[in-house]
Amino acid sequence: MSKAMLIINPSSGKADALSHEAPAIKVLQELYDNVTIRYTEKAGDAKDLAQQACEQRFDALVTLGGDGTVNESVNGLAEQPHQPAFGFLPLGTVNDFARALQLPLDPSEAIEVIRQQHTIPVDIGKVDRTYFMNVLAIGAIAEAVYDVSPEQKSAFGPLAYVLEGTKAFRHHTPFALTLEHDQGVWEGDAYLALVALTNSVGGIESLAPQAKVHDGCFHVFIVKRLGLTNIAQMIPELLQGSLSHHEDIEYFATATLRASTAERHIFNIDGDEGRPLPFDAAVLPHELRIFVPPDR
Ligand SMILES: Nc1ncnc2c1ncn2[C@@H]1O[C@H](COP(=O)(O)OP(=O)(O)OP(=O)(O)O)[C@@H](O)[C@H]1O
Repeated sequence: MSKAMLIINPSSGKADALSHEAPAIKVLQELYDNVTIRYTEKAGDAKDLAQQACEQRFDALVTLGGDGTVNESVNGLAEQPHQPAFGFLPLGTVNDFARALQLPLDPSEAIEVIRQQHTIPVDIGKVDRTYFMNVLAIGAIAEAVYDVSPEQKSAFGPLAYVLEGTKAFRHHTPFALTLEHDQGVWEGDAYLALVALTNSVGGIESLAPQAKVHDGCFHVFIVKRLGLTNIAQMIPELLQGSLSHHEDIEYFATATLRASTAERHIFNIDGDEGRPLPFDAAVLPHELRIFVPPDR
């Protein structure tokens, strides 16, 4: 008897999640003998439910929610002895993980991806006992995103992060950063460091075109100088996918990373507030099995 669990965050996607519930249930009932439906009520519920899906040996877990709910589900699945195949309908503002996996951003098309039952192995990152799918970020610009309110996100979408980041940049100085990685140590002054697992960060899919969801690497970008003139040069390079070649950017790929700063900085983990540095991070290669379009 095959079984699937559907986790729904009713508050996700400007509270639009419930309108996608019936089509998702229909598709899952066509594919699996038993379908269990669970609703989240608060932070942490999606993680607990995903862990239960592992312990009870479900064949598939499908989540309806934004990046926050998907991240919680991933935290419930990671490093469990039995893992269901994982799918999700992207309902958030930015949906970076869906972009990296080349999932349709339209939830009714995304459910068709589950119907096709094609999965690939996907890497995730680990810091302490927390798992992430997209990015760790270090620096005041990264810390500014904690000030983005749900109202700003609803009104401006990903632009809300750019607006807060720009405000932080105006009052900002570089910080002393040390990154110990697989090939050596990078030490210097930086304005921002991004440790990306996928090509899509903050809704911009061209940050790291070289990043693949199962390449076993973090793609590390360090912004060494930042002023109005070089921002004007960096934006087109960012959009063309060649930012790693810019002279004010240091780029390397690594599977493990230890980061420390001279002053107190709090890192950002998939858009949420982490804790003060230092941190040790590692890629968990091929940790999840995720439903993606067969032709991606
Ligand atoms: N029933 C609920 N009501 C309110 N909040 C909830 C409920 N269930 C879970 N949550 C919280 O909602 C958070 C945000 O949800 P999520 O990120 O999935 O949606 P979103 O805010 O629409 O997406 P995005 O952050 O991309 O805009 C979750 O991390 C969780 O803490």
